[in-house]
Amino acid sequence: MDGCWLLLLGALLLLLPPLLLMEAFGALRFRLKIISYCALCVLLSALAVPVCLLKSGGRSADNMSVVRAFGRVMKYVYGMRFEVKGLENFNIEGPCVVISNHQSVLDMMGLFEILPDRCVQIAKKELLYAGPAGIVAYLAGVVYINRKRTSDAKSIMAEVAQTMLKENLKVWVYPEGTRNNNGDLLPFKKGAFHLAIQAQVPIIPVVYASYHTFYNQSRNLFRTGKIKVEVLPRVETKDLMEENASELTEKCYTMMRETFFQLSNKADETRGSVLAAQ
Ligand SMILES: CCCCCCCCCCCCCCCC(=O)SCCNC(=O)CCNC(=O)[C@H](O)C(C)(C)COP(=O)(O)OP(=O)(O)OC[C@H]1O[C@@H](n2cnc3c(N)ncnc32)[C@H](O)[C@@H]1OP(=O)(O)O
Ligand SMILES: CCCCCCCC/C=C\CCCCCCCC(=O)OC[C@@H](O)COP(=O)(O)O
Repeated sequence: MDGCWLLLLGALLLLLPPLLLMEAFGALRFRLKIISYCALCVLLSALAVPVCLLKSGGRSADNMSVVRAFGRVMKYVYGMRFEVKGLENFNIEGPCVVISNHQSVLDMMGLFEILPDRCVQIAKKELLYAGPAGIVAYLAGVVYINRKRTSDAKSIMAEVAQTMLKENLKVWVYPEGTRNNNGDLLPFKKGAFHLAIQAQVPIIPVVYASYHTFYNQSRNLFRTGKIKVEVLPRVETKDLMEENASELTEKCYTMMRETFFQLSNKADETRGSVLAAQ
């Protein structure tokens, strides 16, 4: 492991000159910081791959705790602090579907901050090709779907419903289906809710406050900051059927959106105008 840390230190030193340049140029600074963030993700992944292989010999949800440990390094490098409420809501026996809002690639830090044991994510298949990051995610049990082929995605998620029960897994889904940094939540896709109904497991909604005070792609803003996170009480799905999926989606969306505005300290008028604009 000493070698790993030396490698990490070396890479961080390499990242230092670009970080200094950022002080001088806004757009360049923003881009370099994002690139360095992705590079750090890839580097940490490359270090985590052999550890995962030694731990489990192949693909296993147990490897996610290794990825989580390596991933937690990122928040120190980028100066992110977290204020988490409701973590006890994760303390449930058995599998569940976790849903959360998805603002940016920075969400990986918030994910690793609170990720429960044996919890795997649903990811777009393109991430499988992100070099070591794709490989380590695969080794840790991430399920890849093709978002453009609904029928394929549905059948993969139907398999996940079986696997999560058999292997006692939690499954983390970003129901917006894509990154969204517009200060509101996108309408939710329904896959996570079908999954929870098919497996008859509860849903645990997680909300991250808006990053607007420290991260905004259109304003080239990316600095250190504090992220408020709330893990909401479980939403039961027992006895719900396929035809209840839309209703369940709406219920979770409304609840999470309300919490998102509260955590992001948005005034009621702002929320009113967003709602009126819809
Ligand atoms: C050390 C450092 C390391 C760092 C490196 C390591 C990283 C280690 C962590 C990795 C972390 C990754 C993080 C990835 C983050 C993303 O990749 S986010 C993007 C990928 N994830 C998603 O897209 C999930 C959310 N999307 C969904 O669930 C979507 O519903 C689906 C399944 C993709 C389908 O898409 P769609 O067709 O566009 O969506 P939708 O309108 O919901 O559905 C159409 C119809 O099908 C129905 N339907 C949908 N799903 C189903 C279903 N399962 N069954 C039956 N019917 C269904 C709907 O009800 C709907 O019918 P109607 O009700 O309208 O009649
Ligand atoms: C073959 C070698 C290729 C090497 C390429 C290296 C580039 C790797 C870049 C970053 C690696 C970090 C990956 C961390 C996981 C990021 C999860 C994420 O935020 O994915 C976005 C996805 O949720 C939604 O995608 P869209 O918003 O729809 O788009």
